[in-house]
Amino acid sequence: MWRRAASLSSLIFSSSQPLRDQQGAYSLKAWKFFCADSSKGAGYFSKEKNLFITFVLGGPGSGKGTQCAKIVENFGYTHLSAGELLRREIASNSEDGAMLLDTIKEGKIVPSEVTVKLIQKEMESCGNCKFLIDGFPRNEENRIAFEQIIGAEPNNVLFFDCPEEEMIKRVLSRNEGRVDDNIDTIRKRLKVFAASHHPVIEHYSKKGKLYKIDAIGTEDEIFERVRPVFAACEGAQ
Ligand SMILES: Nc1ncnc2c1ncn2[C@@H]1O[C@H](COP(=O)(O)OP(=O)(O)O)[C@@H](O)[C@H]1O
Ligand SMILES: Nc1ccn([C@@H]2O[C@H](COP(=O)(O)OP(=O)(O)O)[C@@H](O)[C@H]2O)c(=O)n1
Ligand SMILES: [Mg+2]
Repeated sequence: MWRRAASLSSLIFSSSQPLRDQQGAYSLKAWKFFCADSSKGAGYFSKEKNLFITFVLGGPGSGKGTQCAKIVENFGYTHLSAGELLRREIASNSEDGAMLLDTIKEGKIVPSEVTVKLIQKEMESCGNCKFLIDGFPRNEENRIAFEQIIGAEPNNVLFFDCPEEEMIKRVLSRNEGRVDDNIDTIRKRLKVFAASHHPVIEHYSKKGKLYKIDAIGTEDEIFERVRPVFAACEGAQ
């Protein structure tokens, strides 16, 4: 079941989904308690209850990174972009660098263990317990590897729903010097996305964790669709 994030009333207080929204709010209260309780102690990361995780999904150029920056600014999450972690790994001349670069240029998905280990390292070294994990999981293998290695599931999942032509337009004008921001790679990436994202979305939809966001509009308009998801968790409504 999709959870459309079109407006506060239809999203958070939808009569068809009140229970899950209450649970979301309670989850964050529990998180605040455990986070405060364990912030001085060792091994806090391994306690699943300490983490409050949102996966941020959507095709290439759908606006994940742009909206994550706004969520960080407004709600104090730590933003972990899987693609950015992989690019950093390449830049650090790691032994996997050549394989990672080739995979990214081809628009394919890197073996999950590599990506999850990079995410894990960042999560463990970060004092924050609230994470936005952007561009992950991109397929079922990613999803299962995260659950197995990290031992946690996301509390919420955002999915930015954007037409292909708009994604192509945005990626080609992104201008960040990325090796994959070219028409050949973007076409390959869109095929990979079309072939692999549905099972992940369906999985979280069935669990009542999915918020589908219409990604067409200005950046600010889209953030106003995103804001209620996080405001509800903060108990600020
Ligand atoms: N709502 C929007 N309308 C137009 N352009 C956008 C919008 N949101 C983001 N962009 C631009 O589109 C490009 C891709 O956005 P980005 O956040 O990097 O997407 P993603 O992380 O999903 O690939 C960037 O150049 C960004 O500035
Ligand atoms: N979970 C992930 C995320 C990214 N990647 C790789 O990194 C590339 C760039 O990912 P990204 O999230 O930075 O891309 P955008 O969707 O932001 O354009 C992807 O096309 C994949 O090659 C991956 O293999 N596995
Ligand atoms: Mg991005």
